[in-house]
Amino acid sequence: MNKIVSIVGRSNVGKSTLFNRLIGYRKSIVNYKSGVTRDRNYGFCNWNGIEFCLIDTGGYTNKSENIFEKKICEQFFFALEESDILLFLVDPSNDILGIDYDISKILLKLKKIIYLVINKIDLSKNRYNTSNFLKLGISNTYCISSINGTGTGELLDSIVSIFRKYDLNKNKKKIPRIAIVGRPNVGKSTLINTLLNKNQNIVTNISGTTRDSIDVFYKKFGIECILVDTAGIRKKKKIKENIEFYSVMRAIKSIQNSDVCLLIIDIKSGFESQDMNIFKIIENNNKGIVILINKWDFIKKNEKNLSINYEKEIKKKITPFNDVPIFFTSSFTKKNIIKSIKTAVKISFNLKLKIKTSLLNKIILPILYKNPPPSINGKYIKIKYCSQIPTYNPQFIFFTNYPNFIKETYKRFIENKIREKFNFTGIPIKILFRLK
Ligand SMILES: Nc1nc2c(ncn2[C@@H]2O[C@H](COP(=O)(O)OP(=O)(O)OP(=O)(O)O)[C@@H](O)[C@H]2O)c(=O)[nH]1
Ligand SMILES: Nc1nc2c(ncn2[C@@H]2O[C@H](COP(=O)(O)OP(=O)(O)OP(=O)(O)O)[C@@H](O)[C@H]2O)c(=O)[nH]1
Repeated sequence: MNKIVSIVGRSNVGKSTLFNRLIGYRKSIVNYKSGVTRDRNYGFCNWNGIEFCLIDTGGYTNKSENIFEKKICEQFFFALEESDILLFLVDPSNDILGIDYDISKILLKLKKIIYLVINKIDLSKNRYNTSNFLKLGISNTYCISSINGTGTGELLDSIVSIFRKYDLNKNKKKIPRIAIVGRPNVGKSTLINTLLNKNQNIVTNISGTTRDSIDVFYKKFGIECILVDTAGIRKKKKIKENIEFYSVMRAIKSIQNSDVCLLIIDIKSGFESQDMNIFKIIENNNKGIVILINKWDFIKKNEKNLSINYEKEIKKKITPFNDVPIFFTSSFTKKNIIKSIKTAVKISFNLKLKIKTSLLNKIILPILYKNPPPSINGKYIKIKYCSQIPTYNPQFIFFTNYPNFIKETYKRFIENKIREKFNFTGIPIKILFRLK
């Protein structure tokens, strides 16, 4: 399970509106004309501490005469395949149309978890027209209004309850899962081949090389882990269209299936916005990160001091979460390859690090007493005590008299102090404030 949810439905049923409501901000363009959601939209939804990826699959059409519609169709099927849960959105303002039956047939074949989501129930006439939709053959039904939010809380509760069950089972497994992620052509497959010492994957210099998904057990040099690499790319002809979309989908899948990610950057192109997107996805999913600047063998001997500036530049870009190990690697010369994997495994153990409340308070509170948060409107803010909560990744709660008055800069100050005193390198941590 990868925690991917897709919203599916014909044009104009309210997919973008629902997407925007669940994501919490207006990312996609909504228009009263149908077919306005031009391209795949994906974003992250966090409900009661569980984060999942949400995809708006765009207006599915069964008439794919033009290239634009064909492209949407391809991405539609790709998104369905990658998803764990499908929200089939329908609009009771109209009767069930042929295309609704077509979509339900496609979905039922996929053997995924399907929710029939009846939208626009804020319109009174629609409330009496919902039972009709049971004809589509999907019994798991929710009635919602994407415009005013009615019923969306129950829908989200149900989605995250499925993911929560999955997390509980997953946490029982002990072997660290290391994902190899990065933009197309940065050297992910070559790195895996180098580690495994065989030509299991097909490697070419064409972006988006076709190959199968691999999830292999790795045991060498005292390291034990599972290497996660999810190929989301099956047919080359699909790839030409929107390579970044497929590669991001593939990255999301691998990230969610892992504990720690090796984020591969190509030294020739540097750390670009797409790398930053992947970095953020890893961070938002609370996974550990190690950055590999790959293809170091391209660098000539007289340029080798370049690494210092390179590292500085990346740390600046990823600030505030810049306590991340960075290695300069080459799959060709094997430079730093084993070191990177060893570090990733170490980080996976630190992800589970639980600091005793007594120790945490003993070390952190004196620092905060010395450097209290600035008072606001004459109100003196006091941090009384803190504790680490038992979550998948490290999260710390600080109890205070004015939780809402604490600024982002102070939060960051606390995070830095925790990082200074305990080893959370490469791991996203969360600082929360509660009233006491
Ligand atoms: N009354 C009501 N109108 C809604 C609701 N949800 C969406 N709409 C309206 O329905 C229209 C279509 O909404 P969109 O979100 O663009 O629909 P879509 O399914 O993404 O459409 P395509 O981009 O064509 O695929 C817009 O005018 C929305 O304001 C709802 O819950 N209630
Ligand atoms: N010089 C150099 N080239 C490398 C290195 N690692 C990979 N390459 C080359 O980079 C190209 C892409 O490598 P792949 O391993 O297929 O990259 P990928 O990230 O798996 O690519 P996609 O399948 O498109 O996502 C190939 O031509 C490799 O030979 C390296 O360490 N040094």
